[in-house]
Amino acid sequence: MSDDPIREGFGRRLTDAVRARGPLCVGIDPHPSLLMAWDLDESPRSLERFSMTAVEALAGEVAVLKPQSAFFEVYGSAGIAVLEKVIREARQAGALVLLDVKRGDIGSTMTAYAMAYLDEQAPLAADAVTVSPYLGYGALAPAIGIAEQTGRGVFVLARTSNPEGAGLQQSVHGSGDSVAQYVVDSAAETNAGAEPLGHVGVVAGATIHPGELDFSRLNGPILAPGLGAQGATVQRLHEVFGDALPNVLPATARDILRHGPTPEGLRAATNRVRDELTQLLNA
Ligand SMILES: O=C(O)c1cc(=O)[nH]c(=O)n1[C@@H]1O[C@H](COP(=O)(O)O)[C@@H](O)[C@H]1O
Repeated sequence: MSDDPIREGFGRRLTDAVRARGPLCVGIDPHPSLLMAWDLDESPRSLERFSMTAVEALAGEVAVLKPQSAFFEVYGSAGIAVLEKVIREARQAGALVLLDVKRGDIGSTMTAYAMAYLDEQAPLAADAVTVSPYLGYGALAPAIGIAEQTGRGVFVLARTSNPEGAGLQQSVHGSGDSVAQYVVDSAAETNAGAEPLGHVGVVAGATIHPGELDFSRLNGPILAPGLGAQGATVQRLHEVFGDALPNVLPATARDILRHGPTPEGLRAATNRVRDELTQLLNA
């Protein structure tokens, strides 16, 4: 990546990347159990070996790589240095990097988070981040604004893939819809009129009930984690997302990473999922 500011909007950049490489998003989650399975110890050096193997194997292949920040933060500043390298080299190899940090705070602090991850000059600048709307969708405005100015994106948690999410996210919001639907509709308002797609995505697990949410006005991407280790299948995506399927980024981490440590193993596992997705999208 050059230091030049990004001139195109995230919706355009994502659409082009998905057209070229397919919609699969692979998570880089260096779980201790995966390090062990790869014969690596729990050290910053092994963290780097693990994550850079994933970057080298996959950053030239998939549209989106999604490093999970917590697995790097565990190692303190040494882990953050590895995360900086992962982001930089994955972007240089042509992948969009969605940094999974799930940040959300009062507006003034949210500006600082946005400067940490979405500003051109930030050492941890990714192409997009995950954000949490628990302090209110409006509190995310600084991140949404800075992302728009810098050609980047945000993915707002709407209906998460974990079983504990349902109670809170399906409860009724003041609008009369579920909280999750309110988040989707709020993102839709921000994205209205953007072409080919707005820069505010939502997160909706591939594990949720079919038809639970109406994405018809969203005009933005949908990150759908939960494939593989959490039990969702590619075949299920059509049931869950219906007509919104072309805007879905199905995401999987452990189910790919367990096929390491060889780059060939990682690529073969990725290609199997990509082939299934191609079949689904062309059906
Ligand atoms: O925002 C996310 O990425 C996310 C949202 C969600 O609803 N569920 C979810 O699993 N994730 C993340 O997606 C990844 C899923 O990993 P696997 O279950 O190994 O595929 C983890 O890094 C989670 O933190």
